Amino acid sequence: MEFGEALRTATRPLNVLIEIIVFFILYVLFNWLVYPRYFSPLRNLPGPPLENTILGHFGAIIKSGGSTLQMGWVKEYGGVVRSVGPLGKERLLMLRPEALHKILVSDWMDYPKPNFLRKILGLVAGYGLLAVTGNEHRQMRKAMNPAFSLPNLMAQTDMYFDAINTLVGVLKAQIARAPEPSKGKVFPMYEWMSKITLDVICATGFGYYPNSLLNPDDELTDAYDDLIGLQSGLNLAKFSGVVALPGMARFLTSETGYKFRNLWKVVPGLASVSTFIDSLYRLRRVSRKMLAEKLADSAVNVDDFSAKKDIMSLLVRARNGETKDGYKLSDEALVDQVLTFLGAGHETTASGLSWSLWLLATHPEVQQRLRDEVAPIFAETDRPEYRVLKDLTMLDCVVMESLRVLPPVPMTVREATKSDWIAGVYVPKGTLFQIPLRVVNTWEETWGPDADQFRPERWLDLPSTYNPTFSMMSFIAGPKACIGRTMGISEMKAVLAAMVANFEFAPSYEGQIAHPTAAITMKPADNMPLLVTLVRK
Ligand code: HEM
Repeated sequence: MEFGEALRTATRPLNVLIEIIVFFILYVLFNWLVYPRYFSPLRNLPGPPLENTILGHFGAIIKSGGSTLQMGWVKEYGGVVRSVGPLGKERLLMLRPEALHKILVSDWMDYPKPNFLRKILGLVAGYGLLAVTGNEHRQMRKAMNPAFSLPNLMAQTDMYFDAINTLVGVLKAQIARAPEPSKGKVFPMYEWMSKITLDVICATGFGYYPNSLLNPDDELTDAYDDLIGLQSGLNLAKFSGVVALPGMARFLTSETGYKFRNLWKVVPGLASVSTFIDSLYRLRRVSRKMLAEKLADSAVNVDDFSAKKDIMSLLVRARNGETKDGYKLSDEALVDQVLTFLGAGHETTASGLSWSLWLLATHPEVQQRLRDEVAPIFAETDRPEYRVLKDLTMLDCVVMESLRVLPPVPMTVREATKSDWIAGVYVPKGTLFQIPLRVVNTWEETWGPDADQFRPERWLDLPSTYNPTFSMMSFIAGPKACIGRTMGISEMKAVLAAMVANFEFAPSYEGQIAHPTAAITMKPADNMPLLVTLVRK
């Protein structure tokens, strides 16, 4: 072989590697800098000017928190807004009911949550309903729907009052010990709402009683506190990057991942991954223990009346029965549901309650009208029934209006898995949709010029532009709408009614303003300190 030919043969693999790298760099540069500006069919849609070439609008969105930036965009640009994410990835915000109907209802399987979010949700909230899509979702949802039926929820209402009456007692005792009890005491209300909703979801979801209102050392409460303490826009971005690495999501939840969790502490900026792995591991350990107890329970025959009414017990019993399509929730899927219910049903309700208390504290006349409605009921009993609470007009208006103005989940995302026309706009495959729940809820075109104001009476005289599915989207819509909607609303009603019947809430200092912070749920950044005084001994 000649020397030249030998050299060519020896360097061929290197040349191929260089060509691949150059091609990859050109591909990234084209998609980042050229395609969105000069070729994308979305490029001429209205939207804010690009201020940061690398991050697009991502940084500004994270900084603004709770979709306030997007609320401004819609005022300026209308019901279809184009923005740009990191490295030129385009995002669309579409508010019209026909667009939302296609994305969330009629063609929902073509618009799933993007992979990065499903991976994160799968880790944090288990591969349960929140994370799965397509046919798997359809079957899982069908298996779970009966556990969320109205008769089951009605049977659970009494369980709320174990936790509610404990909280009322704790607040009363602390006020009594304050230097001047008649002047009340400041409480970080988000913290207390978080404890009570954890106790309620554990009791109603799994028949588990952490009693976090009185006991801070429970295994599940402790692990879960560590996990939700990590929730921030920055951590969401970091974890999305970590789980994007092939196989990483599985590794993080494996025994080996747990064993080597402390290694993350030496990776600059990623120490929180170690806490993340540790808290998930502990949560799964408690979940498995709970499942083992349910399985043992379900082996014993009990009549329906004396059987446990928590959702997991219902799911285990339903699994033991016949299914027409042969689908059964596996043990691991049942363990995942624990994480799903915790992830989806706890912080959402806690945030909803905290925002309601804030809105009542800053609207004392509304608070008094609500007290006038609920106080006579609590004078009779401290455990009103589901139907009694359901029929209270003012309570209903306050809860719906608070969920409208300050929804616990302000925004979610979907991705187009095919190119198609949506409400007159050609949307190419791969486009990300920001589904702007808070923006839809406060859109002036639907709700009028006072759309972002808290005015509960508006629910008694809804505008002609109101669409029952697509004007108030706090629980989203379509086959992936919140399965816990009725549960969340009735829990909020029970807690709020008892709080307002017993206490008066006011801002804790003059000029106090609320600071919503959002990664997935929108909660108060400062734990929402409120001045609480006693109205009922
Ligand atoms: C005020 C309280 C609540 C609010 C505002 C709320 C809101 C939402 C939203 C917006 C979604 C859709 C997320 C997305 O697709 O991106 C959702 C899904 C879900 N929620 Fe809720 N939620 C609440 C309470 C609950 C409760 C109490 C449970 C009970 C366990 C629950 C269980 C779920 C589940 C399992 C899903 C996934 C449904 C599916 O994909 O089929 N939620 N929720």
